[in-house]
Amino acid sequence: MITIENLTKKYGKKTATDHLSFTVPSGQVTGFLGPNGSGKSTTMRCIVGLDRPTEGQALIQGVPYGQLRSPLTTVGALLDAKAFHPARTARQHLATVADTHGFPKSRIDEILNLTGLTDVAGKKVKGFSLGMGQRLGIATAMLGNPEYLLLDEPVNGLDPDGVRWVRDLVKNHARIGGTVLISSHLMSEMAMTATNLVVIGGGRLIASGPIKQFTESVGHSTVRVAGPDLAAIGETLAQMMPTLERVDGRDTLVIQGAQASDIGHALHVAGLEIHELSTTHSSLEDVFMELTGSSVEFRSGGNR
Ligand SMILES: Nc1ncnc2c1ncn2[C@@H]1O[C@H](COP(=O)(O)OP(=O)(O)OP(=O)(O)O)[C@@H](O)[C@H]1O
Repeated sequence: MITIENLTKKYGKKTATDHLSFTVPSGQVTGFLGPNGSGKSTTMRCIVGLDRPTEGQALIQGVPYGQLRSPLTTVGALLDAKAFHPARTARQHLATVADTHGFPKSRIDEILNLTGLTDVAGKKVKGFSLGMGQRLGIATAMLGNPEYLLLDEPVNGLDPDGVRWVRDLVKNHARIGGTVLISSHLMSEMAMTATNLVVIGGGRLIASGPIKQFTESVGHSTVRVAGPDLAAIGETLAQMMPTLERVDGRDTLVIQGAQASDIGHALHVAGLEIHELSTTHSSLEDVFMELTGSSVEFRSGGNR
């Protein structure tokens, strides 16, 4: 488990993270969501000891990164996908990292294969596309076969195949017991990848928990009701549930803020026939926009 406790990081007068607290549970993929500049990279850098918190702490298995007995085989991180020596080949880069950290050489071919880089292993990194660079960054993070993977925007620059590859890779890592913290501003992608979410805005925690909690809460779902006597259904619901917000469609009613079971019961008690009673959950994208709306640092149009 990763534990972020009251983490505050200031760069001069700029507060990048502000008393941030959350946990990253083991054996799961946790999506780390936030608008640009919300403090995701700063948090990740603090976790691996690349930045020193101004206040609070980031702990892995209960200790700071620097106190882990074997940090490089415990945590693998992709924080800057461009941090390679341009004149080295992918294989040379991985061999240098393996040498420096005492990882077995046999792992290099294994990881080249796992990350789909075998065919370009002899190519100089300076000729790599952004997507290939991302793959090499992930390969480097996974070289020590770590339990924890921290990936900062790993799908940036990847084509749809690459995006799916990252998704499968991190899900598989969690399935075999690993722990993944993956940052993104692509909410729809996180909906397909993560089982747990941490949402931050302006350096502060906005919400965290299992992903279902975000999209399936009553506040984030609507219920559609249809029946032969829609006017009577509308009147009944208005009488029995006067606080409901009703949006009249042509042949259905769309109701926000109530559960389908309560609506079904109310209409049953009133003896009304219904032909449709269905719940639609908001997309994670909608929930994210709602949650982070007021904390976006840069908006289109240039307002801050
Ligand atoms: N070294 C630094 N010096 C000064 N300010 C910094 C530094 N690093 C980050 N910041 C500021 O701290 C805030 C948080 O930045 P951070 O990179 O952690 O956010 P982020 O959520 O990762 O954003 P993005 O999605 O754009 O990468 C931003 O306002 C950023 O400008």
